[in-house]
Amino acid sequence: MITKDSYHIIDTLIRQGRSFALWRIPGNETIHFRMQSYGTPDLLGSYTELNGRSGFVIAPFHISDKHPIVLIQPDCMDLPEDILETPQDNIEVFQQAYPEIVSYENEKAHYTACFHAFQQPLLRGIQDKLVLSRAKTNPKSASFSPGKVFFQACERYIYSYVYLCYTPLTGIWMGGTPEILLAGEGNQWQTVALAGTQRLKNGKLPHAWDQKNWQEQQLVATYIRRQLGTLGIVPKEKGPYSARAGELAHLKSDFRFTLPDNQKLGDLINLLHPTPAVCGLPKEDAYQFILQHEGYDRSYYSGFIGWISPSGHTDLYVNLRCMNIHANTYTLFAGGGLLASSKLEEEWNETEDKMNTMRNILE
Ligand SMILES: C=C(O[C@@H]1C=C(C(=O)O)C=C[C@H]1O)C(=O)O
Repeated sequence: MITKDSYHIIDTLIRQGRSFALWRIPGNETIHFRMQSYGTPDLLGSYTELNGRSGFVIAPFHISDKHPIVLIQPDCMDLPEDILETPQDNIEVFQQAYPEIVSYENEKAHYTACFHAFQQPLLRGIQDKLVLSRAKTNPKSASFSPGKVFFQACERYIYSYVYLCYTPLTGIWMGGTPEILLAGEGNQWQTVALAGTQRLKNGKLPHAWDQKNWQEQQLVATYIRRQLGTLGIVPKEKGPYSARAGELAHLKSDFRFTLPDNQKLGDLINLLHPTPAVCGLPKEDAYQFILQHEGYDRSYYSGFIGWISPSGHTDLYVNLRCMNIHANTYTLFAGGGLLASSKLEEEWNETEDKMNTMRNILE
């Protein structure tokens, strides 16, 4: 069994440059571990290449040579009981390989300029929704332990999917995300439409939602219905209802369905990802708009992570409430859906609240 005392083993695996993932499913105490000790993870250039494949996948928002889809092909299913640290285990090796993501010195000014740029197509009715996000890089203390932070996140976020993933190509990613992209097995599959955000009220789920949040979530739900429909899938739908994500609440609809061919999960992912929960509508224009106007590289934030196995169990989540850990710094990421009616201060505060998911466990 993996317990929080194992944090130093996890930290050593990172220093040794091993490709591995640890994750914990919402509402479940088991911590899963998979490591590829031989060879290097597969690099894929399209979602459809995931058809028939299994392993732990980390996929970016925008596939490029710098950020390919990385598929860990594990040959080791148990966390080593103990591990020998050698003088070669050198943090500087990975320090050079992963230049940190530099955030804007005056972040609020950059966000404000982006907000106004994003509002143009929304106000003109060219776009219905656009997700604007940002990154914030902070110095990290010398004693920072990714292993320890992972176990803290598991304890604190029981309703989220908590993961830690390291590969030499992606660097260290960790998060506690509330959003399923695709999960299931056999003839029981599931996705969600998750959007709309507010803080918990006295630690409890709020049940009243304003029109902007409803509309934002409805756009995602309609999109999912339509995309599934193109495969002839008519899902069973539940919601929208209020769902918890750390200190925040979202509106959520569940979609349950069977698949015509479980070996074609890549085709379905290609249809769904990126959903308007992280991109926008109409999808393709929103995607291009974000790449051109957001002003930074989302990297693996708002991509997806998780275990994929067409003949076993699959648990893929949207990579939100996450951070990328570098040698001396860590970078937090967060975004929110903008509609024509969005207000700058509210949206900015929402990104702060979302970043707090990871920030709160570092304090
Ligand atoms: C984009 C993020 O979250 C997404 C956007 C939401 C919104 O706009 O209200 C809510 C949940 C997520 O689908 C994020 O956490 O960075």
